[in-house]
Amino acid sequence: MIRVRSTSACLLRMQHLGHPTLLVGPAPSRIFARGMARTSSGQRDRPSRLMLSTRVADRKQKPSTGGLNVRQAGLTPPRPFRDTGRSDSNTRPSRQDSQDRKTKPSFKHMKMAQSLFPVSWAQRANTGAKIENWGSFNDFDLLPSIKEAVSNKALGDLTTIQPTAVQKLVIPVLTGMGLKARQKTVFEGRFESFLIAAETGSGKTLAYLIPTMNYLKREEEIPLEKKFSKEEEEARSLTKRLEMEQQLFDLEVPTVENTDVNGKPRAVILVPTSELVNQVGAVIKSMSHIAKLRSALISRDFSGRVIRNRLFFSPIDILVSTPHLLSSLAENDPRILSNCSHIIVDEADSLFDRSFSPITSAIISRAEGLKRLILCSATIPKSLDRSLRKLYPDMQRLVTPHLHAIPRRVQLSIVDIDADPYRGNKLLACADNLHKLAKDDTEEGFIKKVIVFVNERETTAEVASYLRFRGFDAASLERDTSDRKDASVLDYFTGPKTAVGPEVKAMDRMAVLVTTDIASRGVDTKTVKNIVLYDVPFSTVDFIHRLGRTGRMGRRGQAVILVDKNTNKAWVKDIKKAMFLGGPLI
Ligand SMILES: Nc1ncnc2c1ncn2[C@@H]1O[C@H](COP(=O)(O)OP(=O)(O)OP(=O)(O)O)[C@@H](O)[C@H]1O
Repeated sequence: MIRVRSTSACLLRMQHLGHPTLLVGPAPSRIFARGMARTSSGQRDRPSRLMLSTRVADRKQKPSTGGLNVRQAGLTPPRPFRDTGRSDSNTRPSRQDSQDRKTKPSFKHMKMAQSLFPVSWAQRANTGAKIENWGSFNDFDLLPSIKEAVSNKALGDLTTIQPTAVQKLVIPVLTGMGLKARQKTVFEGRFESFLIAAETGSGKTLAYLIPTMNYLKREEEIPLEKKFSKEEEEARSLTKRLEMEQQLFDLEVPTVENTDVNGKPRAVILVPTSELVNQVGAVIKSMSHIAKLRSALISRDFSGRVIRNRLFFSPIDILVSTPHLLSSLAENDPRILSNCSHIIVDEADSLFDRSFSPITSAIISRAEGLKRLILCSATIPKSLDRSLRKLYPDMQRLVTPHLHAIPRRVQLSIVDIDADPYRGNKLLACADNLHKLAKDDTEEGFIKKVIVFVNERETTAEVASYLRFRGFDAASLERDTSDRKDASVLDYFTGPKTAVGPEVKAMDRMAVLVTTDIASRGVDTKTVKNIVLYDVPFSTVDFIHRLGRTGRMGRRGQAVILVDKNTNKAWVKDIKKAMFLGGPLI
């Protein structure tokens, strides 16, 4: 005899008793699905010939068939971002969420060394949806001259011009299109403050530059009498008279006609290195030509005379400087910041770290007429987050959905130098991997530009000279090398691709730059495809910045990291796994 599960809802005729096989009702379909009937002893018998009723799909009531008899799959549409972590809703986590959490890699070792401020999935998803509204620079409330400066100068070499995610997020807010009521209230009393945080190579420079230039141009349109009240006007003319009197005794500051604005920029951009002064300054200069704004760059690369001439002989709208230089100038002459309405701190995680923070903060506090403080960074380390919450509790954070993620188009290989054939010889491992890169068939017809990052300044010269000994065209760049003075070294790596004939040997088709973190932040090495991490970076923050020199603005990239017995290999593996999944590092 055949025993059937849940016989209550069905009629069965069993063939071996001589009756035709007929099954009506839902329960036996499970048996049918299995395709086998079971004997009372639980053993499989011959294949069942039980069949479903032809009317079974027409049933009105919900069948108890586990959803087999339906004509349409009852699948829920996928969510744009998986919110499996903490969320801002009060609902309990679903069974799916807890299952996801079990199957998701835990990144245990990255968590142990956690240095980055965590951005919730809910926040990322929310921003992702917001930026979808903007498709082109024409959608923004920008002056025609600024739009022209973007399309003809800043991005003039592109055929299709579209704002990037960070530009879609930042420009509407800073041009007042997405200003929230909260910021408007803050504006009455104190200056507005913003933190722009987006992936490396995502176009943050233009994200803060476009709205700032737009603001300065719009201000020029306001008639003077509307800008200042009667009392303010009187105070200004008194200050002007006193300044002119003082200048009679001051040999440093030249007496020129328009002393009201000379040496008093309306916007100041602070960057950590003189290389970045030149890079950001070049973008501003090119746009200023069309936007009709006056800009000046100052850094320790220029002599005192050049700096004085640039600052005091003509009016300035935008000044780009390193904090140390501007701070010492402002100490001598506090009037420098008296006309400043905008301060932008690029690479804010550097300029608010322990060594820079007092100087940066002092500059900000000297600008008494400040209207906007804009901080910009590719990473938000926990330490930066803490100090900003203390210093600027009202700061608005503009964070892109992929912050702290290394794009999947950048691939990471791990090389253990303790294993054969290197047996602990790191220099050999570096040279050998460069050799492999030189011989692969990528970047045909062009010089392969590779950046090798080391942790210590002293190591740069050692590695570069070893590579030269092994036949590579290698230069070193760190704070004190003479190569650094020769700006052409960096220009070569930030410049366009260099074409080369097929007759040139593989080794001669490669140029190597050995450097420290001095070239890891902000430097726009957009044609560099390969990075070698000779030393394991001290933190995930440094890792993101170093790898950020490749794979910029949608390009592909490769990185090799050399590890040894002292490396926390599990941490490196966690990072590689996170990169493979395309998620943020922690
Ligand atoms: N909308 C755009 N479309 C195409 N390219 C762009 C766009 N905006 C900027 N770029 C280019 O992208 C490159 C990287 O921009 P930028 O240096 O501003 O990146 P970043 O986000 O500041 O990077 P990092 O964090 O490394 O400083 C530049 O060469 C810039 O000209």
